[in-house]
Amino acid sequence: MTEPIIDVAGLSRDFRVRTPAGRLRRTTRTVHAVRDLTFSVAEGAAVGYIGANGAGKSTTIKMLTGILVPTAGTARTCGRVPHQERRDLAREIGVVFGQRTQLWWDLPLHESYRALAAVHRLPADRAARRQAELVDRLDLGEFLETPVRQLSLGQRIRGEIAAALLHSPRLLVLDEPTIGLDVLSKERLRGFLVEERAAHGTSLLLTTHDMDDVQRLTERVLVVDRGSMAFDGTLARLVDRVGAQRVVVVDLVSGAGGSGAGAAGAGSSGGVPGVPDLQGIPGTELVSVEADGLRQRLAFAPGITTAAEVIAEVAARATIRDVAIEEPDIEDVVRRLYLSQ
Ligand SMILES: Nc1ncnc2c1ncn2[C@@H]1O[C@H](COP(=O)(O)OP(=O)(O)OP(=O)(O)O)[C@@H](O)[C@H]1O
Repeated sequence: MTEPIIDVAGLSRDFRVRTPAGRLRRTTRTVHAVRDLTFSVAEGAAVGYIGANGAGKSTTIKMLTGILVPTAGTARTCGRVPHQERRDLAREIGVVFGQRTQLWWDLPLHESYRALAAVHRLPADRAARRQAELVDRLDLGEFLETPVRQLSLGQRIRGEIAAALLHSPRLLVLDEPTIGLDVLSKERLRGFLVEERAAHGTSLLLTTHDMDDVQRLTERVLVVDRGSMAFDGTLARLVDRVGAQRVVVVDLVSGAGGSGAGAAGAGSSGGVPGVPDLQGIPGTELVSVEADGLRQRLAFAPGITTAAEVIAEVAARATIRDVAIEEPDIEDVVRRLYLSQ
């Protein structure tokens, strides 16, 4: 078996925080930001690392990338002890902190890439080929001459991702990469990351507050609660475990029934004639009827029925034009998990 790309045992990190106590005195208290974490990630895997604000995600990532020294326990990233071998590790990992930049603020994007290629000691032809590939796939051609500070958030994040991938790292660590991006930019970025991983087998560790990121980009979820591991498994199992609801959104065709339209006791939606409302589908709750009944939203608990069964039931009552699944909110899932501990 090959060595895990991340291997963590009993990893902990405390911070000493001084707080004012009265006018002149200060007391010192210890914040246990990360407590006794043990997990490993196989080479090539994609893992979502989620938790509430202050749960300890960034502190973990900083230890895994060598920025912070653990108080106790061990971490190995790409087989290296991060804080002791930070420079060597930097050649094997790419890191993007959505809220911070690793690019040179006043320099045009391509100058940052040139500097990074030198830092990573990439041969000129390899750097040029890789940069051209990333610029093309991330649509950065227009901005290469633009100083980083003049880029929009979406352009800058794409620029950051290209910078982190320029040296073709084995592991990509993304801390809130889609924060603040509009829906379209998020989707384009996710599409790129899926393709990049498929093409190069890059391992991925991702922190995010966006369930769609987890859904699209990862196959395993770790949930951290006050510094400790609260869950390790698939997203489906997590959602199932906390009983969070998913929602099937169906767009219906007006005037035409499905194979069993009007059957199963479906009533009219009260809107467009011939469009039934979707009350009473087993295991679901009709949460909204919009556009004169042409768009209806059905919530269901994954442990009770499945999206496929719900869609089949809807198709028996009406003609479906389009279907989407809304995943539960990450904050809601995490809150439910914390409450169930
Ligand atoms: N440098 C520091 N000094 C003191 N306390 C810190 C420091 N960095 C983090 N903490 C504390 O450690 C805990 C974990 O913080 P961390 O930033 O790792 O959480 P997070 O899960 O990344 O949160 P968010 O989702 O808000 O980014 C918090 O209580 C935070 O206040």
